[in-house]
Amino acid sequence: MKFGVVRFPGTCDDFDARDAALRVDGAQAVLLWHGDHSLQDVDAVIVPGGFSYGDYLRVGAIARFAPVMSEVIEFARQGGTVLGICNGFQILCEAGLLPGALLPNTGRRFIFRQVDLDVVRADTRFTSAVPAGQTSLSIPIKHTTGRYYAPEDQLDAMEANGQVLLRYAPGQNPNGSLRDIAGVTNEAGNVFGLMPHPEHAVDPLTGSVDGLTLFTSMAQAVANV
Ligand SMILES: NC(=O)CC[C@H](N)C(=O)O
Repeated sequence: MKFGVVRFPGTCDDFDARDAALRVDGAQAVLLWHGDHSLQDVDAVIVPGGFSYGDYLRVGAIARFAPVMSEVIEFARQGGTVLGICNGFQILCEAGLLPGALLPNTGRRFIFRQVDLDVVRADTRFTSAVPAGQTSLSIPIKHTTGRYYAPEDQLDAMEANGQVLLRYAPGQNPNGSLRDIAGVTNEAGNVFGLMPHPEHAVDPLTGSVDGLTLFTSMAQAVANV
């Protein structure tokens, strides 16, 4: 299993994402630069968090046009597994790989805290390693622009199609996301974006290793193809 972690100017969670991926048994992980025209034959792509291009214009709007994103878009179109974390989620929405958009938090402030996430589906390539019986994950958030939005009819269609994988636990929605949505997939289910940071919840020293289940799930999915 070889993960590729994309880096843009302003990305700051690239090393944590790579180190999280490397905790998966037998996994390799390489860093991919924004100007690259190759994904180096990776099995899965991670678009990590940060402030790509300084969050100027609109979060993720500039990164979406980086050369490497043409490769990521093509990889996703062919069914490749792509995970977008926080700024990565914003970029994948801007790139049209995921439905909806991330708007400024209702509180208009940068927020950082540990949140509980309800696992809506544990039968996907991003959540299959969540242990049976575990219904929630403890993972941190840290963002200014995390309010998930999509038109109501689109949200209905996404829910009917099983695209909502994670929700903020009742009473814990930190940013005003519609329907408490914390993470969604595309229609085909091979691209997943979430605002919380699973790569910051992989070491017992930080209080939770729940984030590791996402990387493990991705590796299992690739192994089972
Ligand atoms: N942690 C991050 O990836 C931050 C995402 C984004 N730049 C925001 O503040 O909304």
